[in-house]
Amino acid sequence: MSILVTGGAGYIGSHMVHALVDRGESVVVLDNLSTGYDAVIPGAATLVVGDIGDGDLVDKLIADHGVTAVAHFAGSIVVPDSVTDPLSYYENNTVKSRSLIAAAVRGKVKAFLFSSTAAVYGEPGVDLIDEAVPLGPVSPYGSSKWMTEIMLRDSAFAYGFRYAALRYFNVAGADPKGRTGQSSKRATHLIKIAAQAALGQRDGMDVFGTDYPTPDGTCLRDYIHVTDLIEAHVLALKHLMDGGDTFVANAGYGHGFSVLEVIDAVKRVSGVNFPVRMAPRRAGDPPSLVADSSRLRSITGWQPKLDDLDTIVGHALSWEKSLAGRNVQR
Ligand SMILES: NC(=O)c1ccc[n+]([C@@H]2O[C@H](COP(=O)([O-])OP(=O)(O)OC[C@H]3O[C@@H](n4cnc5c(N)ncnc54)[C@H](O)[C@@H]3O)[C@@H](O)[C@H]2O)c1
Ligand SMILES: O=c1ccn([C@@H]2O[C@H](COP(=O)(O)OP(=O)(O)O[C@H]3O[C@H](CO)[C@@H](O)[C@H](O)[C@H]3O)[C@@H](O)[C@H]2O)c(=O)[nH]1
Repeated sequence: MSILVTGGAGYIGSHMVHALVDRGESVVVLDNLSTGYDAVIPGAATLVVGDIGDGDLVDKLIADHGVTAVAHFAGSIVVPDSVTDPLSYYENNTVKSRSLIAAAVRGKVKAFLFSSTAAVYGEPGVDLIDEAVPLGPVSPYGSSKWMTEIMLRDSAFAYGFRYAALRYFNVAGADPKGRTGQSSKRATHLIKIAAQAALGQRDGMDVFGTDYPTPDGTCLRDYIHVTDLIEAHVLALKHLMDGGDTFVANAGYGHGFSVLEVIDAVKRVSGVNFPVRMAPRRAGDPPSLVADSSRLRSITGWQPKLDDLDTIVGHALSWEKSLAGRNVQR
């Protein structure tokens, strides 16, 4: 009996692979290494380099490894890229997820975890977002994920399989043990970019938009430590494998930080005062995304342990420093 982790060579998926291996689970990773790195996968997990859209390959993996659960992290994740090239996002995130779900149904997989996103809410205009807030993505990325949620909902009803879709808010930080972190060659995430600026790897950084309707004019986001997010996945998987019902839930801490507050934290923790330039808005950015995660807590018993911006930033900085000395491309 194994757990199939798609996108397990990527940032968040690799943390899941470590967490499962730490718990003695048998893990198979399916990743096309488009943005992921095999070096972050622990030796105890099996890596299959391939595409989630390859139905024959997934059928074979499920049969050969006795896969009983799928944790589906693979996807394309850059919001502004989805605005300029929406069809590639619908292809990789929606069309290929449909193929993967079909294989999971054929293979009689018991539980399916899906990486959804706060981007499904668009610009909800409320301080705290719960799951009753109407969905209305403002980027093709958010739409591509919403469509996958719909396919899961309808498939669960029709074919009787169970899933949990976790809507992540802004995932940040790195494994406190330093085994993995965000390794993508092309950094776009705020904390990673600020960490690179602090380490002198880039000539300062830009703040995208200073005229938002927020206290300091920059966007508010709910930054959740990747280790806490993965703990939520482990609990969600247990819930489903124990016969618990399908659910969709937000994953965040319930408080937001502005872009300027995050940059201040990176300066404070690193002790480096790097240059920061005020720049125009970036396409597809909602002003504020902060989670009400009561549902996740009540269904799974989730209790975050690393809810502290300086801790998140500290782990991100440590990972960024260690990247240069590792066999992991940046
Ligand atoms: N990073 C965040 O803040 C955030 C927030 C909300 C949701 N998510 C979701 O979490 C998931 C993981 O994101 P991440 O930050 O780890 O990104 P990532 O780019 O580091 O990881 C994605 C992984 O999927 C692989 N992949 C992509 N397309 C594939 C395909 N067709 N077949 C096989 N492998 C493929 C990549 O090689 C990579 O290893 C994504 O689905 C993303 O949409 C991320
Ligand atoms: O150099 C930078 C990078 C980012 N930002 C801003 O920082 C905020 C956060 O941006 P980023 O870290 O790129 O994350 P998001 O665009 O909020 O998206 C992340 O968080 C979403 C959930 O909230 C997920 O759906 C996405 O996959 C994930 O990339 C936004 O206001 C950006 O405009 C800057 O000002 N300068």
